[in-house]
Amino acid sequence: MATIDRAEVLITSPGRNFVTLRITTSDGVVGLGDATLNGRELAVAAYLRDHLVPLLIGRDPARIEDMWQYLFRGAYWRRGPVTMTAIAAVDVALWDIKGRVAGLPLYQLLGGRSREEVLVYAHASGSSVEEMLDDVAAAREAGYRAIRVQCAVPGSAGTYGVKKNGRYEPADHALPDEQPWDTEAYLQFAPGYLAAAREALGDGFPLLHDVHHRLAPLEAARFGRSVEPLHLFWMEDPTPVDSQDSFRLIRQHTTTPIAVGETLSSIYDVKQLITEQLIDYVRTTVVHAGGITHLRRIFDLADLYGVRSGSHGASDLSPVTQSAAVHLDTAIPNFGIQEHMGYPDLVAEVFHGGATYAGGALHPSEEPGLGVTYDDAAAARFEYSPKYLPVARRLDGSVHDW
Ligand SMILES: O=NC(=O)[C@@H](O)[C@H](O)[C@H](O)CO
Ligand SMILES: [Co+2]
Repeated sequence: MATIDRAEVLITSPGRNFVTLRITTSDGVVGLGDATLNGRELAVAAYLRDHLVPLLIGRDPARIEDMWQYLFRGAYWRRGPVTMTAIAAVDVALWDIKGRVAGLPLYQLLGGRSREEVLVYAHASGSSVEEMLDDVAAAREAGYRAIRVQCAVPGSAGTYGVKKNGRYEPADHALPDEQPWDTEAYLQFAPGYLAAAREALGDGFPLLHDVHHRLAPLEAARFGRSVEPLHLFWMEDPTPVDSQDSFRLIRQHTTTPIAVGETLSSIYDVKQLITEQLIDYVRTTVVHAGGITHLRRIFDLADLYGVRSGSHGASDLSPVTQSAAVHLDTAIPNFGIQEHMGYPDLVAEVFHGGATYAGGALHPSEEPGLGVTYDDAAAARFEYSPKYLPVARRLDGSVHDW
């Protein structure tokens, strides 16, 4: 029986920071797992290097479920994004190894193909409505068949989701950038620019919007109702999800579909949202929600309640996660849509292979396992430096949800 011989925590920064776990078996088979937690990367790197790697050496890489239970229950201190991202990295690396040993692309081990393609949505944004509409047109030109639209709100300088020089990278400061936020200005302004985007795209085109945790529950209900005539594909994170109850209030007032989950890391964090049908799409991801083993449990629970997947897929989730996500998206019955932002050009120098983009969809690699390889020589050229996500403050100076 092969055993886990080596487990390396690899940190690199090709245009942005990534943490990767590489597991090598006694047979020389290599598996990769993404361990990137934007703005808190080194916490996961330390959890892996100092606490999990010593437990992995000598264990059987084929026992994926047993490893997951061992790491989840054996920690005693359960759940949370750091723990679940570290467990995810081990889990995905072991699934990668299993695929390589079997000589099969991962989706074949997850039940085989349920769909011909994985529909993705692009980001379009602007510091003005005109700029946003140009970006919407560019996304359509690039073949995207679903588009998320964000626009700067006058008076809120750092509005969430607005690209700078053609890319959106929120973790771009050595210390948190403090950005002003004016909820009433957003509630007055956003429905108008979303209506302009709907006008440009025409009815029926999947139009998404990320509220990004900014509204109180009743404000979110008001927002959802104000955009109802636009038939959004979804409004995302309309209110902070610390209290899942909040979504009952929103649900009572609006039929605008709701997507939640990118900040959540276990089935327990989404259980009420799913079983009370408070959401329509669950956005939990392979890298932050315990890996493939746990995420497929979340999607199976969601399927019982008519909730579909809509996984987070920002560029701070590495190509390892993107590949694993597309393998899972290809196989599950209740796939909804997959976020796709693409990566800075330098990323392809470190991460080779994985899912490919074509015609508004992502396609899984047909190579064994995930189909991703990691180039150490290239990675060594990109020095890590801490980068923080912004902090939002209301106009009175108090901290708000970013
Ligand atoms: O829907 N996508 C998002 O909300 C992302 O842009 C998140 O703010 C970043 O991934 C945080 O690192
Ligand atoms: Co989001």
